[in-house]
Amino acid sequence: MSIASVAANRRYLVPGEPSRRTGLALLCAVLVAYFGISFDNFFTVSNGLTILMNVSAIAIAAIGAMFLLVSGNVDLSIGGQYALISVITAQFAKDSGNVVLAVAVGLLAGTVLGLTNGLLVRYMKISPLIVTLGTMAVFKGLAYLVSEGRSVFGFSDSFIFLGRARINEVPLPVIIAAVLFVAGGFWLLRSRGGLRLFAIGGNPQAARLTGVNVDWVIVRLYVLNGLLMGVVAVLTTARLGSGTPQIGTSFELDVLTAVILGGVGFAGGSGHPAGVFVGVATIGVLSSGLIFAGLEDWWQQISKGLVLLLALGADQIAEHRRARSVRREAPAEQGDPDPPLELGRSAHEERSDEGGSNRRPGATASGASAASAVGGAPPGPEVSSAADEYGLDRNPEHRPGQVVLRAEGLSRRFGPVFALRDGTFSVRSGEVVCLVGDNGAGKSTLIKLISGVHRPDSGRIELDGTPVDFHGPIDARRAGIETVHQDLAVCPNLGVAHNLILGDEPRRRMFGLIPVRDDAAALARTRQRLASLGITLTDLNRSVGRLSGGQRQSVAIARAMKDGVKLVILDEPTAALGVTQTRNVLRIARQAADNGAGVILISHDIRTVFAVADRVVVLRLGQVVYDDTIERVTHTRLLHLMAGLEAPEGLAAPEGLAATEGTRA
Ligand SMILES: Nc1ncnc2c1ncn2[C@@H]1O[C@H](COP(=O)(O)OP(=O)(O)OP(=O)(O)O)[C@@H](O)[C@H]1O
Repeated sequence: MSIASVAANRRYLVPGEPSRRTGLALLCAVLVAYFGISFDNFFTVSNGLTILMNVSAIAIAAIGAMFLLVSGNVDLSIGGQYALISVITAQFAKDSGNVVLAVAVGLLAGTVLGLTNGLLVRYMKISPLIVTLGTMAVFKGLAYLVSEGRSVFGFSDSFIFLGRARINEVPLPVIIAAVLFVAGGFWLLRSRGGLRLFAIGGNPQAARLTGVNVDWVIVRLYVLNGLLMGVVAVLTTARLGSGTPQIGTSFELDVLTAVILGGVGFAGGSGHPAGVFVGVATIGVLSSGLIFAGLEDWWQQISKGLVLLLALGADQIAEHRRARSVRREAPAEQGDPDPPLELGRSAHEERSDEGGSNRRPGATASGASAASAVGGAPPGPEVSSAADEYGLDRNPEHRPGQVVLRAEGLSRRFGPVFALRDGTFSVRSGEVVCLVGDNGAGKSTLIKLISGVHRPDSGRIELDGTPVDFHGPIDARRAGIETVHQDLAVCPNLGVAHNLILGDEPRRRMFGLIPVRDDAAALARTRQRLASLGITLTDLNRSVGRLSGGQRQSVAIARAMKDGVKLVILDEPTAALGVTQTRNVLRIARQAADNGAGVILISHDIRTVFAVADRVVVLRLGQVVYDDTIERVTHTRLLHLMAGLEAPEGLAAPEGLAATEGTRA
């Protein structure tokens, strides 16, 4: 069975690039064998349970660390949290004698510390490494302050029971750790939220543009991490029978070593709970073996530090291997067409061909020069050659419908820069409107206002005649506006299907109860969407980072072309594409319009504009300076309008550039 057919038949897709570090399980097995042979009592049930007991704290903390690393974040303060929560919980357990209150206070303290980290990372907008390095010192210092540097003990038996209870000989903390680890791993792999963590780790900007509330997700992750540290601290304090500010020393080292050793990339966007489980087990076996060997504490520190460096080195090597294989796999950008993902012809096109040519009138005219096209004459030779080059067919029956979007008086400043001034224009259903203008003219700003990325300082947007006020891209997407941004907004570490559903993931209830991501529905949706656009590709789980630029572009566009979309915005979709790829992208844009959507397409390429546009809107220095049907403008005049060589009606020509197209011609 080929890889492609395996992918096609899969019901469940693993998010993120697979780990390329296969040596870890082997290392763990070698360590177990070595210690087992070297020490008589190593292979005993009681030592196994001791190892499990010792790693239960690391396993619980590893869940939070794994989530954070997958999303491209990190928390170095967990050791400090451990100590501070431990002494706070111990103080409450001692003073009140109430188990429930002590546990609640411990969990609450963890939540508050996690929230503090989350808000600091969110609002300070500096590296989480630095932020949590700072809070680590603060939390550790506070632990000494609260406990006055002493251990706190004298708990009720019921509190101590919490940490020492056994069920069928298995310690309660081990059972709690196992349940939390399985639940956390399941959530990461199978839920909508888990997929979004991988997306944020792969490309946070793309995740944001597809409607994921990245900041809020990150804050919640830190809160969860703090809560998990609350669980760790409460269980350990109860088991030890005391809370002490010394607890948690180098705990972050153990946890991060286990997680990175387990294949979670430090750069974010990759990892698997099974790998982390092996990483945690390796640290447990290593610690136990070093104790059996009778090594002093500092030797243990040195060994673990070296293992962390080894894991980071392996991470770097894996990253290089990944980058090398991406370079090897991605088809050459110039190679037309793109193998193996190939943009074919849509059903509509096939039908059109059967019915004879339906090329737009004038598209095949030839012979006239650019100069002869001056003055608003029908499209000249450059128009026809572009249409010929891209070979776009049109449905002659098709007419633009109702106004789907109306932007009125939109303005937006960035500090002193007036990016957009009083932008007014509209788009009808079934119409392709090309937005053109020089660099910095305000095109991207205009579409970011329409797609909810920015909010206008003034002006209004109407969708289907109703005023709308978007607070983020997700609002715009919900209202029926889909955007393909200039920087593509795809997550390179996610597969084609996961990229296509991101922000709108189908869900189902497992056993009628647990909400999970419905990957079977995602695959079906992806196949159907690609087929309707005439795009053929073999492996829907192939990481988008391994596709060529043209292929990535088609995935981003396919995501936008969902059923019921009212407005599709394409920001420079053909930049850096070859002729075949450009033709395919333009064909899809045309097809979206034929299906009834309004389409806004930004382009710097005049040939593209004349090949696909029904209407053209020119922006210059943040202002709309031209808005008319494509038949009423010539190639040369459009260039002049864009360059500011021709003054728009009612506006003064830029100084020294007052020549009109006519005079130049
Ligand atoms: N987030 C921002 N912060 C500050 N200035 C911005 C921001 N976004 C845009 N601008 C400024 O607003 C102006 C218009 O930028 P915009 O990106 O909309 O132009 P554009 O027509 O899309 O240009 P290009 O064709 O080069 O992409 C530019 O001067 C730009 O520097």
